[in-house]
Amino acid sequence: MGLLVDGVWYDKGYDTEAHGGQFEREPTTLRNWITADGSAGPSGEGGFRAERGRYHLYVSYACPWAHRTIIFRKLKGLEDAISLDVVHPYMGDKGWTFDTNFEGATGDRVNGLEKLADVYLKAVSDFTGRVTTPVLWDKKRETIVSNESSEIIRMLNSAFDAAGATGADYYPAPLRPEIEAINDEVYGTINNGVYRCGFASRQDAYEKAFKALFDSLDAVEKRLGRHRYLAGDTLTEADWRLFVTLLRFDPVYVGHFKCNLRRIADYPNLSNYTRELYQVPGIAETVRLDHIKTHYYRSHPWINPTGIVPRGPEIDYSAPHDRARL
Ligand SMILES: N[C@@H](CCC(=O)N[C@@H](CS)C(=O)NCC(=O)O)C(=O)O
Repeated sequence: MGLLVDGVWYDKGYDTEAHGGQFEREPTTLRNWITADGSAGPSGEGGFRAERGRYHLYVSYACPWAHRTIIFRKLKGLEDAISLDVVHPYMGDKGWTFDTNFEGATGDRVNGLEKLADVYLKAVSDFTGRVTTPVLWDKKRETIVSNESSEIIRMLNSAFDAAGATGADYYPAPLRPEIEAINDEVYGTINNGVYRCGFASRQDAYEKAFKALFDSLDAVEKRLGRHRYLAGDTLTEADWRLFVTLLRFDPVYVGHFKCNLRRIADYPNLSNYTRELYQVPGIAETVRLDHIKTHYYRSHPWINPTGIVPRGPEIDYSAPHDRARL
């Protein structure tokens, strides 16, 4: 793993020691928005009008942040409108690559490049920062629109309505304040919380993240005993943002990231809820546990030096769920 500094690649991991052993995720910097008419969005510059065939997503099936965007492309019926390439699950000293020797890794069919860093450099030749998935690419202007998943899913949710998007609105205006509050809590303690456990390099940093994670999971478990979804009766982006972490929890985070106070399987509401979301039409085919497990267990040698990928656990996300009772 590594990062670009003034356009030059350095093979370098996370500097947790600079933050008292804590993992601090760096903010993403490429933050333009696709909008219905091409006007500028809340950040960045304008000129990215929603058009079928114009945009491309570079994703990893392993990455929870990228998974959100794969889910939204699917839910909004945008698969014919926005093309997609998948990186190889192993992220080694060159970062994410377009190697194709893993089932489902597509290579780069748009720019024909070797690795994701080359895509960043094609857009910004002196780019400084981590080379992360997802990346939303504009084939017309040959540049990156955004590398921030929370914003890409909002673009997919609403900018393409006149360009053939279908499906529900997952960020409905009346629920926005509640969705934002849930997102903030879930991001800090759960989505990013599992990374803060797994990448902590000091005991106290790990324990702090661990406590916040399970306090938050316990609270969400209670909430899901009262409501079918996080924001009430309506399935919203807040649910999809939580889902991608819940799905990876028992197969990866319990063992690899030491998030092992309880499994999701031990929480009745959270496990039924995970199955309900998994069973929404189209979602199961966005889930690639082979990419997920291979990525995490092989790409962090300081956590798992042998790179051995565990065989278990056995989980059946297609088993019946009880959420219709709410
Ligand atoms: N804030 C970003 C985070 C994306 C992110 O951190 N992706 C990870 C994969 S799960 C990555 O590509 N990491 C590479 C690195 O940190 O070097 C988003 O939500 O889009």
